[in-house]
Amino acid sequence: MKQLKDIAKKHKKDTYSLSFTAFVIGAMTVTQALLIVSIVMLIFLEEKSFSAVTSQLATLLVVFSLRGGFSYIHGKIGIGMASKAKNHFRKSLITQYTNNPIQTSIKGQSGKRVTLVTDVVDEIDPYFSKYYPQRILSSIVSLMLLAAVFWQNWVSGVIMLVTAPLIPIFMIIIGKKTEKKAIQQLEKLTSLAGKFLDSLQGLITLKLFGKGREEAAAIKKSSMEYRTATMDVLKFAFLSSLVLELISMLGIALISLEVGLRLVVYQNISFFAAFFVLAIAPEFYKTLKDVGSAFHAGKGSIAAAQKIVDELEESDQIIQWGNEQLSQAAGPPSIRLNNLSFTYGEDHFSLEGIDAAFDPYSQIAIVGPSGSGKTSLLHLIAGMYLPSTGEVLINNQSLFNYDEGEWFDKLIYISQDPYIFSGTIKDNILIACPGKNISQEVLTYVLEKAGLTELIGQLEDGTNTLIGEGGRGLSGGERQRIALARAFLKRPSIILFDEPTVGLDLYTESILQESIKELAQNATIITVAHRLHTIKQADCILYLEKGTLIGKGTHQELIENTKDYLTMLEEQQGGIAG
Ligand SMILES: Nc1ncnc2c1ncn2[C@@H]1O[C@H](COP(=O)(O)OP(=O)(O)OP(=O)(O)O)[C@@H](O)[C@H]1O
Repeated sequence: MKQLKDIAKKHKKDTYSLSFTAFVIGAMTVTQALLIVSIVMLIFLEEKSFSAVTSQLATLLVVFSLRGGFSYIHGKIGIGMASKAKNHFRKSLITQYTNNPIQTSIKGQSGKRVTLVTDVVDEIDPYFSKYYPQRILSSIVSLMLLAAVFWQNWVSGVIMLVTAPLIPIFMIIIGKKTEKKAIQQLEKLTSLAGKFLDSLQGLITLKLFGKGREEAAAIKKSSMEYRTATMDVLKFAFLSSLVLELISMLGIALISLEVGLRLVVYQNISFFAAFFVLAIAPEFYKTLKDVGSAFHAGKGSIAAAQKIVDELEESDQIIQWGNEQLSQAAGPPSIRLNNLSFTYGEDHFSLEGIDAAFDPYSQIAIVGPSGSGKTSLLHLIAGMYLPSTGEVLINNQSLFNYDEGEWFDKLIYISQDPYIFSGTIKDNILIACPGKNISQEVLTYVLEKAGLTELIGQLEDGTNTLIGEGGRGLSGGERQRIALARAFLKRPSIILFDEPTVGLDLYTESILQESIKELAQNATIITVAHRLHTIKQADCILYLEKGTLIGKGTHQELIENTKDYLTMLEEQQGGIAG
C-alpha cells in the first residue's frame, strides 16, 4: 500500500486534477438535482407549460454533458496514472534483472519473472485507474452532497452521516480478507507460469521418461489451484457488492421514510426540500458504494505491489566494473586467486578460501568429484559471479577494477554445451568479434581450424544456413566446433574451458585437442578437466572437494601428496578417455 501511495504522492499534478474534476462533478450533481426538482415543481405543482421550462431543460442538458465530460476526464487521468505506475514497476523490475543478468539467469525461475513483469504488473492497474480516482471523487462529492442535504433538511443529513460510515467499516473488514486471497491468487499464478515453462523446456526429457501424462496432470492441478484462488477472490467481490448494495438501500429507505413522514404526516418540510433530498440520497450512497467496489479491485493491486516489492528487495549484489585498461602488451595477464570464496546463498553450496596463481601461457586444470565446485570456480574467474570474500587478481589488480568490455575482449568461455543463437552459422561465429568486418578468407580459415569445412560444404546455403531456434539443429559435437570457431576468430589470451563430460565423436574429440593445443600457444588455458590427457598435460592442477582446494601442483606432485586425487584417478581410470 505504501509503495502505491508513494507513487500517487509523486504525481501531485494528477491528484490536483482529479480533485478539481471531482469538485466539478460534485457541483454538477447538486445542480442537476436542483434543476430536476425545480422543473418537476414548475410542471406538476405550478402547472406551467413546457415552454416555460425550456431554459431549465437546456441548462439541465448542459449540466448532464458537463458531468459526463468531467467524469470521462476523471477516468482518463486515472488511466494515465495507472500507465505511469505500471511503467515505473516494469522499469524497476527490468533494471533489477538487467543490472546483473548473469546472476538473474543463473537463478532461473524465468516463468515467474516473466509473469511478474507482465501479468503481476498489470494487476497494479485497478488501484490507479479505479480505486484512487474513485476515492478522491467519492470523498469530495459525498461531502458536497452531504452539505447540500444539510442545507435543505438537517435530519436527513444526520441519517446519512450515521449510515455512511458503515460502508468504509465494511470495506476495511472485507478488504483485509480480500488482500490475503489476492496474494494467494498471485502466488498460484506465478507458480503456474513457472511450472508451465519448466515443463515446456523439459518436454523431451519428460516424454523419454514417460512422465508426459503425470506432468500434464501436475499442470492441470496447478491451473485448478489458480482457478480456485481466483474464485475465492471473486466470491469476496460478489459478497462485498451485495453488502454494499444492502447498506445503501437501507440508507435510502430510512431517508425516504423520514422525508415521507415529515412531508405527509407532520407536514413540516417543503416539497422542494423533500424531493431534493430524495434526488440526492441515491447519488450519495452510489458514490460511497462505488468507492467500496473500487477498493476491492484496488486490493488486488496492493497484493501485486507487495509481490513486486519483495522481488525488488531480493537484491543481488551488483557487479561493478571499473575502467582500468588491461595492458595492451601482447600476451595473457597473470591471474591470481586470493582467498577466493563464494556461496550460492545461505545453506547452499560454497567455495572456501581458494588461493592459486597462474602464470601467463600456463595450462591449468581444475579437477574434482562431481559437484565439488569446478564450474563455479570457472565462473568466478570469468567475472560472472561476485566473490563473497577474496578476489581474482589480474596483473595484480582486482578483476573488477578493469573495464568489463576490455576483460571480456581478452577472454573466451567455452562451456560444455555452447549456446547457439537463432541465426545463420556465420552470425553464430561472428558474435566472437562484434562490429568487426571479417573477410571471407578469415572465415574460411576459422571454419577449417574448427573442423567445420566439411559440414558447411554439405549445406546448400553454406555458412548462411539458419541454425538454432527457427533453423536446423546441431549435434553436441557441431556445437563444440562452432564454439571453437568463435575462439579461433577471437584469438583470446585467456581461455576458460569446461571440458565436455559426455563422450564426443572421435572427429570432434581430435579437433578439440588440436585446436586447444594451437590456441594455447597464445593464451592461458584454465580447463575444468575430465580427460586424463588434459590433466596430465597441465602445468598446474587444482584438486577440489566440496568447494575446498585440497591439493595443488603438477600431476606427479598431486599423486605423491594428495591421496584423494590418486583415489579419484584410480576410480575414474576406466571412465576417463586417456
Ligand atoms: N544456481 C545455483 N544455486 C545453488 N546451488 C548451485 C547453483 N549452481 C550450482 N549449484 C551447486 O553448487 C555445487 C557445485 O556446482 P558446480 O557446477 O560448480 O560443480 P562441478 O564440480 O562443476 O560439477 P560437475 O563436475 O558435475 O559439472 C553443486 O552442488 C551444485 O548443486
